[in-house]
Amino acid sequence: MSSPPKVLAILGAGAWGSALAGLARYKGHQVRIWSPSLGNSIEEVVADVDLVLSAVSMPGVSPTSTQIQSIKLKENIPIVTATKGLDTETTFTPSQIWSSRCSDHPIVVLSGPNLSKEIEQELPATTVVASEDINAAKIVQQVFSSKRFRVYTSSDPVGTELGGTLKNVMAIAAGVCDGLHLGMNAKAGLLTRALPEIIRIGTHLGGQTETFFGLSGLGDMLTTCSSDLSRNYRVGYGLAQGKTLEQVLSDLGSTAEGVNTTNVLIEIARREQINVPISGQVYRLLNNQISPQEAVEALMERDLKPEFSEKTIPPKL
Ligand SMILES: NC(=O)C1=CN([C@@H]2O[C@H](COP(=O)(O)OP(=O)(O)OC[C@H]3O[C@@H](n4cnc5c(N)ncnc54)[C@H](O)[C@@H]3O)[C@@H](O)[C@H]2O)C=CC1
Ligand SMILES: O=C(CO)COP(=O)(O)O
Repeated sequence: MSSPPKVLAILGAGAWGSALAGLARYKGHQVRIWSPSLGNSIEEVVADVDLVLSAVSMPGVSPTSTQIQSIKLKENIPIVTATKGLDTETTFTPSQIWSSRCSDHPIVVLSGPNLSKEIEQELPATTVVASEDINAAKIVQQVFSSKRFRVYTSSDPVGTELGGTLKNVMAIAAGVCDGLHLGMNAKAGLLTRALPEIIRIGTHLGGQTETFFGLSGLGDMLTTCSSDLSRNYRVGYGLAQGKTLEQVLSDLGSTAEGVNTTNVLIEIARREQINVPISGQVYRLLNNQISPQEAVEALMERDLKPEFSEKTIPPKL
């Protein structure tokens, strides 16, 4: 069963907004794109649309949702958020910000292993659409599902977006690991230990454990930590080659959310007393407190402990 063509507004004309616009057009939907760089009117773009999707980077979420809050959208249409980041001011996730501004509309998170360059190349990919309003998630599933893009639903929006957000920190660590040529044993060790760290933070912040084992968690971590198409991975790789963060970001010329996410995450971890060894070393590295080699040594020389304990992973598992 396929949904009849709809009119979509996509906010954000960057790599991800453009790739999602391509997927929607492939399904026969009409797509209007808004971005500050296009200089068009957001009111005109969202007028009478059937769905609004935000793919702005994290600094754009608060100002864009504030603008949408003051515009009368069609009643009850879903607002989809595809941003992977944490807000510097409030430490909130994008869906929490959208929910606080647009409470009359169901908020749906779209997140998964979705490198935009591969999607632009029309390679097959999977994703998750998650909402407390499962009917809204099903509508979004119908809108984007195609033979190129398989979309699953979930009722855990916060867990779904935290998987995609927190793996960006681990992608920086994975880039360091590969940039230092530490080998596959080290990489497997890093990624395997990264998952319980993501789960520890993600469940503390309200996500469900099982969500982090799915496409938006483990799936996105595997993609992002193994591909040099990932900007966050390239940040870590560049730092391992001895470049400064400024140099790496200027070479990138595009968004690497993991840098800001690491800083916000460490603020949360300190406030909430969450143990985040890998993210802690990424934070020190990004903030010029240690070298990549020292970060590796610090992780290898931590206090010895059992692999699994109640603190490592929630006891339900
Ligand atoms: N590129 C990718 O492969 C994927 C990216 N994402 C996420 O999507 C988000 C956007 O990523 P990209 O499109 O790759 O980044 P990008 O750097 O290519 O584009 C960012 C977009 O955000 C807009 N923006 C930035 N600040 C703004 C502000 N203050 N007000 C309004 N708009 C603003 C820019 O105009 C631009 O359209 C990020 O959170 C990223 O983690 C998620 C999945 C895949
Ligand atoms: O989220 C992504 C893939 O799912 C994109 O990763 P980067 O932002 O690191 O390029």
